[in-house]
Amino acid sequence: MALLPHWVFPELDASALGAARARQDTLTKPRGSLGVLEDLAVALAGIQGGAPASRPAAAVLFAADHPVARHGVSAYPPEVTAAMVANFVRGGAAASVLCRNLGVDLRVVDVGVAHPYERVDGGDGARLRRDPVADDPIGDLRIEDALSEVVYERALRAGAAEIDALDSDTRVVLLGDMGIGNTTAAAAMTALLLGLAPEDVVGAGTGVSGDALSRKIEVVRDATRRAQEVSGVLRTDPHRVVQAVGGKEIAALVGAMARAIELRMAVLVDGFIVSTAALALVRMCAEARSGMLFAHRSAERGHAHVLAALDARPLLDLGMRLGEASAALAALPLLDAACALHAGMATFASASVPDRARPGTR
Ligand SMILES: Cc1cc2ncn([C@H]3O[C@H](COP(=O)(O)O)[C@@H](O)[C@H]3O)c2cc1C
Ligand SMILES: O=C(O)c1cccnc1
Repeated sequence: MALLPHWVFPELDASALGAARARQDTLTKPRGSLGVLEDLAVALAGIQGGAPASRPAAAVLFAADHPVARHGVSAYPPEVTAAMVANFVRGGAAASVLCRNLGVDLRVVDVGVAHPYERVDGGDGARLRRDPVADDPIGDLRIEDALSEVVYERALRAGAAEIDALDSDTRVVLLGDMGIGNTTAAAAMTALLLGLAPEDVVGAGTGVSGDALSRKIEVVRDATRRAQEVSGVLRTDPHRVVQAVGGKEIAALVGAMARAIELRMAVLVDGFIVSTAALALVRMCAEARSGMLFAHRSAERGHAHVLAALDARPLLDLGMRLGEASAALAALPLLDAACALHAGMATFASASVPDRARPGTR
């Protein structure tokens, strides 16, 4: 693949990290007593290369359809993808409400929505852009590669372009997906990347069970066999994995994540779909891992495997299984709290609080 972008990921900023850790230890609390909120502030400092900040934050959703949905792998029809795009713009989706509630800009990029959607102007929801890659062909991953090399590369760039269009002072990027059928694509990617059996990574998605769940497992089995035996995809080639069994929004997520990390914007990873894109990116380039924070443990079956492979400790475990960056948005207030505490607490010196534990205690 000659056209692939060449990413250069920054290392964590050791001096910002050290300064943040040192400041945490001067604040008026027993050392370590704010637990993960301390770790979050320190991690953000290292990623961003300065004082930790949770704002400005931007939510970016990539939407696309999956021909594999024709096999009955989703509890909902493919038309939902287009209808939800309109819903994001009108302001009625979960992601729209959470963004409004948090004062976060929501951007939706159509990278391959197959059905027409109502063009809504003046809604108080998302800004919508249809990327030219949306008109490129996509295959049914059960029987052929989902993306050609060229389409894959264009989808990666569509993702990166959306990050380049954000205000350059954006400090945290919340990424999300919308695409009926995409838990099938993500499960196939996970099976290939981690060498797992389809039944270990296929979950209910929007709510399939019984025969439909068995069918979904068989579709993933067919897809992974085909990718390996016909397309010659190796688990050691994550680009080919995304191309063969991923989708346009998943490729765009990889490109967006990579660009955000290059720009030292912290990436708050959502659920199963976004985490699978994260896993692919880390397998492409291990240095990308340090730019990521993980919002939650999705109820979707395969997510636990992806999180474990990424050595990720997610912030929340709320039984959520929606996508749309909804869990990343639910976790953003924790980043807000971590940064507010880091910046706003008094130090032992400034508040004249004795800063030593009693001898013989910790
Ligand atoms: C109304 C509605 C809103 C959604 N928002 C996110 N998803 C989520 O569900 C889909 C993946 O599940 P599956 O693979 O089972 O189709 C994706 O669109 C994902 O973003 C939704 C699904 C529905 C039905
Ligand atoms: O965790 C996710 O990202 C998810 C789970 C189910 C359906 N859509 C997305």
